[in-house]
Amino acid sequence: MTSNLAIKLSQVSKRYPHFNLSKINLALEEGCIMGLIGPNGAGKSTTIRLLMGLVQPDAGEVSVLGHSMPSSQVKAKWEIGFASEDMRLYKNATIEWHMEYLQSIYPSWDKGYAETLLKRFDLIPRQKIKGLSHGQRVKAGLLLVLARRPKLLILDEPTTGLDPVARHEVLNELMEVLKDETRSVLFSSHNTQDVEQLSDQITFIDRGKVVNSQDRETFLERWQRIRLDLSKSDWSENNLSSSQPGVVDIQQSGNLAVVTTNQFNPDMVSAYQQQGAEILGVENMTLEEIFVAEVHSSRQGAEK
Ligand SMILES: Nc1ncnc2c1ncn2[C@@H]1O[C@H](COP(=O)(O)OP(=O)(O)OP(=O)(O)O)[C@@H](O)[C@H]1O
Repeated sequence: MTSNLAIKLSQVSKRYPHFNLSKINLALEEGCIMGLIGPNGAGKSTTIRLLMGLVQPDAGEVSVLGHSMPSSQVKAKWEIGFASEDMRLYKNATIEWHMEYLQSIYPSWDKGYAETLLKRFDLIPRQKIKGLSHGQRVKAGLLLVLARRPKLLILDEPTTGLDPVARHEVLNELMEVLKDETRSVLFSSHNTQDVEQLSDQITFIDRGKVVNSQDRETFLERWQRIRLDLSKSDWSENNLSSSQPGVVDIQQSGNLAVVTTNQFNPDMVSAYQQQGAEILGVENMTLEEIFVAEVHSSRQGAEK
């Protein structure tokens, strides 16, 4: 049902002269946080601009908090907080001026929370935007969005270019926001650690296509590496790859083999054991390793 989805993209396409965002499907349930991760030029910002109604799709349907975009963008924007690098702030005005301005526009403005964020982000209200460092600017932009208490937050690379301390402040604040289960967040990032830490749902995007979109646990549980000693078995690289579904890579050196699977299930381990293989270990993969493997296999599939 569209009503309890914060975001829904159905078969959305957008063509530029040198880029094609093609038949994107995405769904984010209310109260969840989705990390959108992809290499440079993958189409993350374009997807976000489509969601914000800033770009008109060539095909497909975009719905945000039940509003059809871009036709209902004026209505939808009251409920969406959007922050990106190119956020339009008045360079000659102070942070305080922006806070007062937004407070006069948005009835949902939370004055107490804005004051708390000023302290947490270590910002000086009388400072002009033009005098802020990159990190301070990002934090000021985020404060102005968060204090509106929007139902949906859409953040384009909120942690890019921040030092480790500022990054943690921003990540912690986003985690705080998410304790309120009625709010939803979509954020894009190159940083797999940030995405792994924050997201319930993870979407990989590459070359204008959604490579995979699932909940974090599913990604981390299904992708595993199994280390095998084959000295007492007659497994070879060929029958190892064909014996189980989901085997995406096998590295073999002498009697030792490492099988990477994206459909791990304990029966796989039993099957290898029954045929004489000794299991040396089953290892989790990091989200970064999973992302690289997913993109690699999607590109290989596209080239076939
Ligand atoms: N207005 C536009 N006109 C022409 N091409 C565009 C336009 N906007 C985006 N593109 C192209 O679409 C592609 C995807 O860009 P997008 O900004 O969505 O990528 P991204 O995943 O956000 O990348 P990055 O991580 O580098 O910010 C790029 O090749 C870009 O040049």
